[in-house]
Amino acid sequence: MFVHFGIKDVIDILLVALLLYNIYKMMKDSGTINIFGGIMAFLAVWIVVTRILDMRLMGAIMDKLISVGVLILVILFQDEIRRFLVELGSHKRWRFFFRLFFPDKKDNSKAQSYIIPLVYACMNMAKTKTGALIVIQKDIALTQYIQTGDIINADVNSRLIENIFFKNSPLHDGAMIIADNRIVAAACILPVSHNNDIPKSLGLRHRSGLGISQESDATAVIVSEETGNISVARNGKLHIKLSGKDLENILSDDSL
Ligand SMILES: Nc1ncnc2c1ncn2[C@@H]1O[C@H](COP(=O)(O)OP(=O)(O)OP(=O)(O)O)[C@@H](O)[C@H]1O
Repeated sequence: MFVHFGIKDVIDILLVALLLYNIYKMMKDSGTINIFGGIMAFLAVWIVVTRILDMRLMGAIMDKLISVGVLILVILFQDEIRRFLVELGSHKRWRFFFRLFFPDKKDNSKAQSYIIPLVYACMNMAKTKTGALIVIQKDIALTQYIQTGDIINADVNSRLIENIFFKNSPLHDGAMIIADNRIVAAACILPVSHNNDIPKSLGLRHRSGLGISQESDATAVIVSEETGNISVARNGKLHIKLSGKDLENILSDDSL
């Protein structure tokens, strides 16, 4: 039998491969890779049962499970799906195209004014091994996490950051949230990541920094109380043992 195989089919296969790879990556980052394995195994059995063996009864049951399964997956992965859609629609992703038609003459220095005080505070806290967890909000509002803490609403200032995380300060536990160049809140409770790939030596401070970067597009900066190391969690990935310069570069890149 002659099967016509054109350029459209190659593009089709490439797009499916890209989709599967991105779903795999998203699940790996959020620590739900076993679910991906389970889905793939279920799909393989479904294809064998319905297409190859042509078992009608079993096929009908599995068809029903698949239609309900899509709904279950949407509920299970609502945070990941939300993050994917926000990333897709994020102005950063499309900025290149916009710039081609509307060159950006806006001054970026105001948008980045929190970076230097933040980096300076983190370097000082690293030296004194003062534990800190600072989240920088981007396109996704962190209102539900801000509400768990105490509202500060102050300009970003390195001495204020150090003061808040000072060991005996009443607000030192939990996370500080920065949005629109302001310290919005402190002592906020973040979602904890269940990712198994991060080193066992890292505890809840690092896991909750990673957690917020998985559930939103925010970037979290963590200073370890144990080692004084500076880490950054963004896009569901943890970058550890960073220098002050690395931190500045990552935050500058983020705010472009
Ligand atoms: N869900 C959470 N949201 C915000 N902050 C949290 C959360 N869980 C723990 N923390 C913060 O992390 C601190 C505990 O850190 P822990 O020692 O478990 O983490 P760690 O990653 O090993 O960090 P370190 O290297 O600083 O010890 C708590 O005192 C609290 O300030």
